[in-house]
This record gives sequence, C-alpha cells and structure tokens, in this order.
Amino acid sequence: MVHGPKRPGTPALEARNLTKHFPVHQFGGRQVVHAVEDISLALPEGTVTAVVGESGSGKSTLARLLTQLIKPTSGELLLDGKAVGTSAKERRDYTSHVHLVLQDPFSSLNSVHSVRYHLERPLKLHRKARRGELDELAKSLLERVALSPAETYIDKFPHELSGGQRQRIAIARGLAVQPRVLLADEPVSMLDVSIRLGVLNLLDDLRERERLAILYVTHDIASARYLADTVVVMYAGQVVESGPATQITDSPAHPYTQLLLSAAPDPSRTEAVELRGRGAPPSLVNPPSGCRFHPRCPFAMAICKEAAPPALPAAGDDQVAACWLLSPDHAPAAAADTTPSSAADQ
Ligand SMILES: Nc1ncnc2c1ncn2[C@@H]1O[C@H](COP(=O)(O)OP(=O)(O)OP(=O)(O)O)[C@@H](O)[C@H]1O
Repeated sequence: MVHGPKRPGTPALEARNLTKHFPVHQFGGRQVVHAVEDISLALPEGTVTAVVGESGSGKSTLARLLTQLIKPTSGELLLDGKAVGTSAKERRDYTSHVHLVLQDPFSSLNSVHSVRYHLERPLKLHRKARRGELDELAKSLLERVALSPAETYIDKFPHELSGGQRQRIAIARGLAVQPRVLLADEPVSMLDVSIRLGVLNLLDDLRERERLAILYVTHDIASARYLADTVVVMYAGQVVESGPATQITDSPAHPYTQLLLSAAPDPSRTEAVELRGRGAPPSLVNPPSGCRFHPRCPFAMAICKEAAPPALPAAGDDQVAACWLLSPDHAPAAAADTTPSSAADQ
C-alpha cells in the first residue's frame, strides 16, 4: 500500500517498502530494533504529507531514510520516478533535491557565522551562483522566507535572531540548492507557540508557490490537520492509518488515531481528556505479535494477537487503516463503528 496524497503523474519522491532495523547488542545476543517496517510513501509536488505518531514510533527514522542520511535495511527510493543510486555523485545530486529541516534551528546554524555565510555557502558548493550574483541570490532567499527587507537580516548572526527567524534561515539555506522535496522534522516544536503558526504558514506558502513536495514530521496531530493534505499515522514503526487530513482527524478509523486525537489539545473542549487505550508504546526489539497496538487497544480481538492486519479501506475516500475492525469477516457488529463518540461510549 502506497501512502501519501493521490495526484496524477509521477511523485517527486517515492519510497518503496522501506525497512530499517538497527542492530543492538543486548544481554550478549544480537537483536534488532524494528524502527521502520515496510513503509511505502509517495510525495507528489505541491503537497504536504504529515507523518504523526508518539515518540519512538519511527517518524525521524523514516525522515532520515528519505534523506539518505541512513541506509535502509531494505527498500528503495525513487526521485522523479528514477531509482536513486548510491555512488558519491548520485548521493550529492540527491542531497541537492531533497533537503532536511531539523527541529532545533539553533544547532543547525553555526553561531560564529553570519546569515550571509549560511546562505552563500550552499550556493557556492552546489554551483548555483557565479561570484557576482551571490549577494543578490542570498538576499532573494531571505525574501522567499519572508525575512524582508533582506538587508536587515543578511549580516546578522544566529544569536541576534529569534527562534522563528533562525528556522526561516535554516529553510532558506535549504532553498538555496533548489530542492524538489523538503523534509521538515518537527520544525516548530522548539519554537515559541506564538511564532509556530508563521513557520507553518511559510511551509504552506512554499508548497503552493514553489511546488515543493513537503513531508512534515510531527507528534501534534492538530498542526498536521492545519497544514497537510494527507496524514500518515505511525505506530511502533508501521503505518496504521492514512488518508486526507480532514477525514483522518474528523473520522479516525484506527483506535490508535482515536487515541492520538483524544490526547490532542483542543481549546474548545470543556471536559477532561480521557485516554482510550492503556499503557505505553511497546519495545521495538520484541514488538507484539499480530497488530502491534493490540496490547493497548480497547477493542482488541483474538485475531489481533495472531495476525498483522492489512491496510483496509475505511469510510472516507483514500482513507485506509490497518485494523481488523474494518474487516467484515472479523469485526463484531457492535465494535465495527469505531468513531470517537461511539468508542467513548463503550
Ligand atoms: N541509531 C539508532 N540505534 C538504535 N536504535 C535507534 C537508533 N535511532 C533510532 N532508534 C530507535 O528506533 C525507534 C524509532 O525512533 P525514532 O527516533 O525514529 O522515533 P520518533 O517517532 O521520531 O521519536 P521522537 O518523536 O522521539 O523523535 C526508537 O525505538 C529508537 O530508540
């Protein structure tokens, strides 16, 4: 099952059956952490795909696999439909098309260098500008991330900027290499709440204006709804649900998505939050058999312990969930409707 926004044509970036197992040496034996398990994802240009899930669900590992910072155990990447090779030149070409924006804009900028240095360096390294054009191109990058007028910012140092401005510089630096794909790993989680919206709006603007394919990694499903076309929900290294963002957040089909939504901050909610689903995420060294969510699931059935559910169609167009409750052969009639309100009544 390929997750991601459905658009005609070839996606800018596609991942096929990506799997990452990290070796760990525990109790003298050789074991592995099943961090990402058989994920296929298509990122078309001009779209935002949000990957959401709790800490440890494998979101960052997926983003790092997509940047080629780490090698997959198995699976492949396709850029504009072409398989991505592993030679030094192919890797360099790839990094100029796929850019990673990190969580902490402080650590991603070097405090001894000015904004100008951070922007001109990739332009020079990737030969995107002749010497005489550097100043003009660096300033136009600032304008593209709404740091205007550019003269105000170009000769500042990271400590002279706010967190939001630093994150904009980190994004501008990525734009210098004219990427097709932006991978943003929790880009606003370390920013002050009051400036988060501005950075999310900038990403939305870049999607629209520059036709970038954007992957937005977050544990905040409310911001995913705000920004993304498609939401992909990960649990314990696997995709448990995906589909259009409003559909997933209005009518989640998977009990884990329901759990995430019930824990999301909602200013209009007057009652206390009640988490439906017990416990914590499982060990990824020995993940649970069958559906990995079954030990926490309030609706778990015998089949859930025995067999991993396939991606099954849910109520909305393009909405799928890996849950036996959606299978007419397995769902008990009373549990088949797992909308949040009916689930809460049980
Ligand atoms: N280099 C590594 N070696 C061993 N295990 C790792 C390594 N990197 C990640 N893991 C494990 O892989 C699993 C997935 O981690 P990952 O960081 O991708 O999750 P995440 O959803 O991004 O979490 P967070 O939101 O906290 O960043 C975790 O169990 C983590 O401990």
